[in-house]
Amino acid sequence: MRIDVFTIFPDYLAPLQLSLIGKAIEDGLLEVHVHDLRQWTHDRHRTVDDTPYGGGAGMVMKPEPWGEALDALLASYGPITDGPRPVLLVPTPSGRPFTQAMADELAAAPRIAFACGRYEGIDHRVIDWARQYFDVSEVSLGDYVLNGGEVAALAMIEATVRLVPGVIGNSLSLVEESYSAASDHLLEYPVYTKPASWRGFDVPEVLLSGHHGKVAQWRHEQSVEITSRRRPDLIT
Ligand SMILES: N#Cc1c(-c2ccc3ccn(Cc4ccc(CN5CCCCC5)cc4)c3c2)n[nH]c1N
Repeated sequence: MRIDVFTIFPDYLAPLQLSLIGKAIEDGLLEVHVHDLRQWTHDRHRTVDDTPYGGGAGMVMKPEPWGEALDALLASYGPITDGPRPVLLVPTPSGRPFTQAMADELAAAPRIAFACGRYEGIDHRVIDWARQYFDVSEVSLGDYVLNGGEVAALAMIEATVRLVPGVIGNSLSLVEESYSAASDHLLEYPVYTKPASWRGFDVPEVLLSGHHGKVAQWRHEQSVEITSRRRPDLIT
C-alpha cells in the first residue's frame, strides 16, 4: 500500500516511521509519502491561506496550492484508466464519522491519499474540483474540534494500515477487536497478565483455569456487559 499525505506540517506525520507502521515500511509492505503543501506556493512568503469570503474569524486555505498539489498526485498515478478513481480522504469536523468498516475498506486499496487542512479549513472549491478526478471522502475522527487534519490522518492511517496483511504479526488479535464484525461489534473484554495477584487485586479465577470454553464464555459475557453499559448503540 502507498499512502500520500499533503500537509503544511510534515513533521506531524513523523510518528508513522515508528513502531509497527515503521516496520511495515521497512518490510516493504507500505510506502508513506508526506508532501509539504508549501512546495506548491510561488510567493516569497509561501502563502497558503487568506481571509474568508463572507467574513468570519480565522483564515481559509487557498485553493491554488491544493490544486497544484492534487495535480501532482494525479500525475503520480500515471495515465488515467477506466479503473476506480484514486482515493482522497479529507479530514474535517463536518465529515462522515470514520469507522472500522471504512478502515477495512481502505485496507484493501492499493493507494490512499490524505489532504490535511489547517486554519478554518480548505476552500471548498478544492473538494468540488477534486470530485471530478478522485473518490473523495470527507471524514471526521470524532465529535470534537482539532486544529487540523494531521492528527486525524495519523489515527485513520494507523486504523487502516494495521489491517494490511503482514503488518500485525498476530492476526487473531484483529478478529477479536472492538467494532470488528467478527466480534459482533462488541467492546473488548478486560485483559490481564502476570502476576496473578497485584496490590491486592487478583486475576479472575476463570482465566487461570485453563478451561478454554469457560474463558471464551467469560470474555463474551464481559464484552456484552461493557458494551451494554458504555455503548448501548452498538448492541444490535
Ligand atoms: N477529521 C477531523 C476533525 C477535525 C479537523 C480536521 C481538519 C481540519 C482543518 C482545519 N481544522 C480546524 C477547524 C476548526 C474549526 C472548524 C469549524 N469552523 C466553524 C465556523 C466556520 C469555519 C469552520 C473547522 C476546522 C480542522 C479540524 N476536527 N475535529 C475532527 N474530528
